[in-house]
Amino acid sequence: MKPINVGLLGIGTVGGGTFTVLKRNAEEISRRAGRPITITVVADKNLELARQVTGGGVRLTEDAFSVAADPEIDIVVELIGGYGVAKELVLKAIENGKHVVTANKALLAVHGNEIFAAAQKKGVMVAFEAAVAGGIPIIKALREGLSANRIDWIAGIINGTTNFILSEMRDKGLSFAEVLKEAQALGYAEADPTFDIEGIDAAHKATIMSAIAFGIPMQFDRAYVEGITRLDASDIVYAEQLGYRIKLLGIARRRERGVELRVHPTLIPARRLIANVEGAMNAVLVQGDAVGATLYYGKGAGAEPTASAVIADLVDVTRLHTSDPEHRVPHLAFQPDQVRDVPVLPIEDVITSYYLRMRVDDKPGVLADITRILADSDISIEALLQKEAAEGESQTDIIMLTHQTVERNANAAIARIEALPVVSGKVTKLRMESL
Ligand SMILES: NC(=O)C1=CN([C@@H]2O[C@H](COP(=O)(O)OP(=O)(O)OC[C@H]3O[C@@H](n4cnc5c(N)ncnc54)[C@H](OP(=O)(O)O)[C@@H]3O)[C@@H](O)[C@H]2O)C=CC1
Ligand SMILES: N[C@@H](CC=O)C(=O)O
Ligand code: NA
Repeated sequence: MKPINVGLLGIGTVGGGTFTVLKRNAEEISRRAGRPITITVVADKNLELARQVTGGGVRLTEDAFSVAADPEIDIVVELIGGYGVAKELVLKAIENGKHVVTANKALLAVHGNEIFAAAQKKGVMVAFEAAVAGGIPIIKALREGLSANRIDWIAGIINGTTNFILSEMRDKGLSFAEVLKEAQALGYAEADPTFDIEGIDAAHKATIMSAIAFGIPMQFDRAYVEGITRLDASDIVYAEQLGYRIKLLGIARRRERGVELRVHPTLIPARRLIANVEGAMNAVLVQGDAVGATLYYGKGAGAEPTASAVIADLVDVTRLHTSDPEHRVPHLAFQPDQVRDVPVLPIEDVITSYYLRMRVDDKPGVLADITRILADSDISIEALLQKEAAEGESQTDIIMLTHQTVERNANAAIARIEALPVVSGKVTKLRMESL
């Protein structure tokens, strides 16, 4: 049967993995897709790299736009990244009636509403399994496998780089900078690693999942985003002593008046499966009303794991490209005219529990002052750790775990605690989820 022709834009980490796996497993993939899937042209700024990876035999060009316009190309695979040229290329390919496969979560979280509308209008598919949790088929699960459910919440470790950094720092005592360098060398990190360490990449992915889970538009600009750069090593240790692990979680939760969409370091009970996800591995927990909790685990970054998802999309598009667009699974799971304008709630409206660490004078009555403020605010304490003051020091740390409260209330109580003369500096607040 006539092969389907693919134009590959960007042959870096993921593009290279895609080329390699497609070549290695060509026969199996063609048996699944019903016809061979052939990369006929590769565009990359670095032609020497492209030559090395492809080993010749494939047309190479520096001009990605020529691929998006090439009448011989059926599917354009965008693996360049970013919101700039990648957006123009994807829209150009759609305009030219080509299907698109992309791993670009930044592009979809920020411009997805426009891109999917353009694709819908043109009757082409934009497939993006690799954009969330790399090789884990989470888009497939949310969009198809769980379609009977009202999804209540999703919580995931969806950035391999930061999970790798947190794991290596804890287990090997390595420094943040050292581990970040290693993550970059292993191909996990984004071109701009601040996207990883400041939580932006995880927020891109959580935004995409929230749209698919709840049938709402992408609202990345309203997500609450906090990375791991301000995380203090002492909090990792105290959390462990209290039976918790700290993970950077992406959370999307349905509430009565909107949805929570947030990324931040989170304490999780150490006995939970997700608390034990280490290194660059990802895991996503999805709570559906019918199925209950389901957990998806696997490699969320790196060349071949991500290529696995890119190629699965290529197989899907190959199988479906002659089908009637009306009968395809909608890009974001819900029929476009059924998408509801549900707002993302501000972080002050989020309801969760808290880890609070404060530096206090080591003298009688201090604990009573603090617990009185919490009681006045209707915040009950679940656990408490008071360290003995180090020799010669007059101050010590108090760590408290609270029960759930709305963030606005927690903030007000914290402000009152900080105003106590016996408390020095700021109270460290981390959010906790029991999952
Ligand atoms: N790495 C990973 O584990 C994962 C990455 N992703 C996503 O996949 C995408 C690709 O990431 P990754 O492979 O890591 O990135 P890389 O930087 O390794 O690869 C991108 C490639 O595109 C080339 N490129 C840049 N601009 C152009 C252009 N205008 N025309 C043609 N080629 C161009 C780059 O060349 P040069 O280097 O010379 O600029 C580079 O070779 C991103 O959207 C990323 O977020 C998704 C999941 C996992
Ligand atoms: N930089 C990302 C790559 C995959 O999406 C990560 O570390 O998870
Ligand atoms: Na995926």
